[in-house]
Amino acid sequence: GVLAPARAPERSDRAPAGFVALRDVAPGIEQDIRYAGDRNFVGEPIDGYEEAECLLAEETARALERVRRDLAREDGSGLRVFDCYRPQRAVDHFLRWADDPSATERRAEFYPRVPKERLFDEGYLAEHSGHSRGGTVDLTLLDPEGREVDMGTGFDFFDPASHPGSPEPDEGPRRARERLREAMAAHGFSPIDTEWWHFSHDGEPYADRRFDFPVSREELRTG
Ligand SMILES: C[C@@H](N)C(=O)N[C@H](C)C(=O)O
Ligand SMILES: [Zn+2]
Repeated sequence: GVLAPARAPERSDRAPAGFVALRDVAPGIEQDIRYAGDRNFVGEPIDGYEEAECLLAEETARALERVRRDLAREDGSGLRVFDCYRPQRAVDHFLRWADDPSATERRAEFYPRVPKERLFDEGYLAEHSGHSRGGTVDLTLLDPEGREVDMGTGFDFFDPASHPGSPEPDEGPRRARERLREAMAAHGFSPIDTEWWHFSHDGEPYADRRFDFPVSREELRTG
C-alpha cells in the first residue's frame, strides 16, 4: 500500500491579504531587524530576510501601535522591534545551524551557558514559531532619549538570565522587564517564560498557519 504523507501544518508561500509593514501602521516604532544582517546568534543573514523590514498581521501591528502610544504618553518611552514575521525558511536555517556542532562563532555573545544543541529543547528556539504566523514580535523598550533600556540581558541572549522572571538581573532591569510585560499585556500580548523580548498577540488571526513568503514589502498585497 501507499503511505499517506505525514500531516504538516498548512504552509503558504503567499502573504495573506491581512499582512502589513509595521512602518506604515506605526512609523514611530524603531526597527533593528537582526536576522536581515549578521548581528545575530547565527552570525550571518538568515534565509528569507530580503529586507530589514517588520511585517506583521494587521491586527498585531495596530495593537503594537497602541502599546507605543501608551508608553509615549506615560513618559516618552518608546519601542524597538528586533524580529516580526519570520518565514519558515528562516526557522529551517536556524535548525540547520543547530545541527552543525562546529558553527559556534557567536557563542560568547549569545549562548555562553546553554549548549547550542539544547536551544530548541530549552525553549529558546522553536521549530514552528509564532513568528511564522505574523502575530509575534521580539522587542525592547527605549528610554525617552531613544536609548535601549537595560533589560539585564541583550536580545537573543539564550540563557536562564533572560527568563522574564529570572532573579539574576538587578532591580532596574527586573522592573523594566515588568514594565514591558505590562504595557504589552494591556493590548493583548502574552509573554513566554524563556525570553523577556518575545510576545505573541492573543488575537492573532492565523493561529494554525505557517507562512513562508520572504520578508519584503513587495510580497504584501496592496489594495
Ligand atoms: C529566536 C528567538 N528570537 C525567538 O523568537 N524564539 C522563540 C522561541 C521562537 O523561535 O518562536
Ligand atoms: Zn521571538
